[in-house]
This record gives sequence, structure tokens and C-alpha cells, in this order.
Amino acid sequence: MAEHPELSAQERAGKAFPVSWDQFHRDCRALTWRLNSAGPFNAIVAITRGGLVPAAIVARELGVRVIDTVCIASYDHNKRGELQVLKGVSDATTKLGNGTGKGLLIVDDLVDTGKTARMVRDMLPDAHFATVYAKPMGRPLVDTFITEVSQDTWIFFPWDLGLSFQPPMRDGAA
Ligand SMILES: O=P(O)(O)OC[C@H]1O[C@H](OP(=O)(O)OP(=O)(O)O)[C@H](O)[C@@H]1O
Ligand SMILES: O=c1[nH]c(=O)c2nc[nH]c2[nH]1
Ligand SMILES: [Mg+2]
Repeated sequence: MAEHPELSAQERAGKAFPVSWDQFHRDCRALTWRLNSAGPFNAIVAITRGGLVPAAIVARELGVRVIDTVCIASYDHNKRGELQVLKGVSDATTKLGNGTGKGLLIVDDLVDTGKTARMVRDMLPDAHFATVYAKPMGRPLVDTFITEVSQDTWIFFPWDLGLSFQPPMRDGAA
């Protein structure tokens, strides 16, 4: 992390792992298969914003209709790594989880350093924590995930991508 502080996390990550909508949908369904035996869940807590898309897909597959959010913002490069909770879990969801998160499912798109996951786990220690993708540093904080990528990989999600021209490989494209 401290090796090139002038670079963004995305620039420091050497490898790119672009994910299409199709692939993401399939991975979310695979995640739901794994979650089937861990439930039933009374509610889903999505970690915004990245957790909103997988939470919608998982909720549809599991038939869960109560969905809450924990809204977390990470600061810009001046205060890298600092997280701010903009909105916590609602009182109704806290009650559903008996105050500890029991019977609740937390969903995020990925776990990287684990800082976000640690913060939400501290709020709901008995909840089940699921992500679609995991990097090694954050993996121990997640109960269920689908695909692990190396720590130096940057995952590009479909909502951050667009179609663009690709130069032919013989012209030097990797
Ligand atoms: O394990 P960590 O190092 O904490 O990183 C993982 C978090 O980073 C991303 O969210 P981000 O803070 O970029 O915000 P977003 O979900 O609004 O895109 C991702 O969606 C996870 O929530
Ligand atoms: O789009 C993203 N891809 C990643 O690999 C990542 N890690 C933290 N935050 C991230 N956001
Ligand atoms: Mg996020």
C-alpha cells in the first residue's frame, strides 16, 4: 500500500479483472446457491454502493423482501483508507437481527483490504457476510464468496465500464 502513495489503488493494482454484466449475474447466482444452506435470512443489508447490485440479485433468488443499507464513503487520496458511515442499519433491521445481526445477510460486491467489511461486521457481529469477489487480505472477514483474485488485481465492475474500441493485438495491444 505505502509503496507508491501518489498512485490510486487502481493504478497500484497491476492486473485488471474486467467483469461483464453476464458474468456478474452468473456469479451472483452462484453465490446464492452457496448461501442457500447458510440461511434462512430475515433481511439483507447491502453495503452501498457496490453491494446494491448483488443484493438485488441475491434477494430475488432467495425471496427476501426486506432490504436495508449501510452507506459507507471512503475518503479521497488525501485521507486514503478512512471510512465514514453516512447511514447505519435502521432500528427495524437491528430488531430483526436481535441486536447482533443474527439471521441477517450482509452483501457487498467485493472485499479488498477488509476495512469496509470490518466496520460493518463490528455493527452486526452475528450476521452472515457474503461478497461476490474476495482478495486475500479481506477474505478472512467473509463467510461466503465466489471468486478469489490476487491482491494486486483491480476488479472492474460492469457499472463502471463502457464499450470502447480495442486495437488489434498485432498493433501492440496486450
Ligand atoms: O475491503 P476494502 O478495502 O474496504 O474495499 C472494499 C470496498 O471498496 C469498494 O467500495 P467503495 O468504498 O469504493 O465505494 P462504492 O461501493 O460506493 O463504490 C467495494 O464496493 C467495497 O465496499
Ligand atoms: O471497482 C473496484 N475494484 C476493486 O478491485 C476494488 N478494491 C477496492 N475497491 C474497489 N473497487
Ligand atoms: Mg463499496
